[in-house]
Amino acid sequence: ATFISSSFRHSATSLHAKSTSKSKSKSSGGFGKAAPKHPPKEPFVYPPLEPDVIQTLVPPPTDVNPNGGILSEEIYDRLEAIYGLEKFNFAGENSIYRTIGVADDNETPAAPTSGSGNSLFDDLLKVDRDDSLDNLFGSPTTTTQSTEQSAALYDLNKLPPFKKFRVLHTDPMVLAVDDFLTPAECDRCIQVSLDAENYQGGKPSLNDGGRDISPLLIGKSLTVGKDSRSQAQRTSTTWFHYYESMPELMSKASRLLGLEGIERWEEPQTVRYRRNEKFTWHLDALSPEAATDPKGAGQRVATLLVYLTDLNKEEGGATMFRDLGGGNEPLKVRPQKGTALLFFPSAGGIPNAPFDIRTLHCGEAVSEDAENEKWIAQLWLCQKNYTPTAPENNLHVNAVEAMTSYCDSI
Ligand SMILES: O=C(O)CCC(=O)C(=O)O
Ligand SMILES: [Fe+2]
Repeated sequence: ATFISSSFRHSATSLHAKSTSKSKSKSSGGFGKAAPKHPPKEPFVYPPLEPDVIQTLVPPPTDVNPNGGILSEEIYDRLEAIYGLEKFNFAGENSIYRTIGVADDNETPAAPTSGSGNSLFDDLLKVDRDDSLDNLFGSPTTTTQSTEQSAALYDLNKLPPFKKFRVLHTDPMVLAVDDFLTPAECDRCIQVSLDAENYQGGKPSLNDGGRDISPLLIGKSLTVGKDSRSQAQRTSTTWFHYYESMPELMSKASRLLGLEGIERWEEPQTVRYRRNEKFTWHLDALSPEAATDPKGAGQRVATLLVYLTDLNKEEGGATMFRDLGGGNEPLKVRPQKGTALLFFPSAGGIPNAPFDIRTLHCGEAVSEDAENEKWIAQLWLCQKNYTPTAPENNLHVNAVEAMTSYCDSI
C-alpha cells in the first residue's frame, strides 16, 4: 500500500510541472499523467483492479449495432442516475429521452455497493475531501470563480440530437458517438492547429474583430527512444485553443451532454500523434488535492475525445481501456474520423473514491507505417465553472458569437 500511495503522489505532483515555452504553467493532463520534463525513471505501473472492483464491471449490451444506433432507455437512465446527465442528447426527433424527474441535489451519485475493504487504494482514499465531491454530478453550480457572464445567445436545440451511438461498456459507461463531427469539421480542427504551428512567432490567426486567436502549442514532439524514460511519456503534441476557434466542438459537446452553456468545459485541445507516438496509461481525473482546491473547478467529470483522422486496426493509435475488455485484452477503440468517445473519469468505481480507477486508459502508439497520423480533439467537463488559463485571455464568453452563428447555420 505504501508503494502505491507514494507512486500516486508522485504522479499528482507532476501535474504542477511547468511545460510551456511561454513560461506559463499549464498541465494538459489528469491524475497519473507523466510530466514531459521530469519523467519517472521507470514507467509507472498501475496495480490491477481488485476482485471487489472487478465485480462492479458491466460489459456492453450484446445487441450493439456496429454502425451505431439510438440509445436504450436503460442507458439514458444510467446516464441520469449515475452521471447526473438529466438532459443527455435531450428531446428531439428519434431521441428517446424522457423526463424522469429532477435528481435530488443532495443525493450521492449511485455507486456499486460492494465495499473496498482493505483496498490497495485505501491510503489514497483517505485524503481529506471537500463535501462537494460527494455531489460530483449535481446540477452545475451557480457560483463561479470567473468574472465572465456568458448569457447564452446560442440555441443548442437547433442542433439535431445524435443518433449513432455504440455502447462500448456499460459500467463504467463508455460511449462512441459516430458522425459527431463532420469530415469537414475534423479537417478544420486540424488546420487551425497546423496554421498556428506554421505561424509560430510569425503571423497570428485573427478573428473577425482582429483579436489574436492562435492556439497555444504546449508539447513539442519527442522522439520515442528504447529506454523506459522516454517510453513513459506522452510523445505527442498538444494545442490549447480559444473556445471561439472551436465553435462546432463546443456546441456539439454541450448539446450531447445536455448542458445549457459551456462554462464548465476546460480549454479545447487538439493532440497530434505522429508515427510511433503514444500516450501511456493514465487516469484523466485530477488528483484529490487539485480536485478540492477551492480556487479550482472541482473534479473532471467527463472526457469527450473526438477522432479527427481514421486509423485501421493495423495502424495502431487506438484508445485502450486496460480493464474494460472483458478478458485479458484491453477494450480498444479504433480512431474513426468524426467519432466522439465519451467516458467519465470520476464517478462510479469504488464507493467514495474520488475518481474511477476502472477508466485507466492510454493512447496506443501509432504504427511506423500508418497511412495517417492520429489527431484528436479533446474536452474535459468539470464539476464547477472552469476558469481558463490558456491561451492568454481565453474566455468562454468570447465563443458566444461563433457558437451562435454555428448553431444558426445548422
Ligand atoms: O489519444 C488517445 O486515444 C487518448 C488520449 C488521452 O487519453 C488523453 O489525452 O488524456
Ligand atoms: Fe486520457
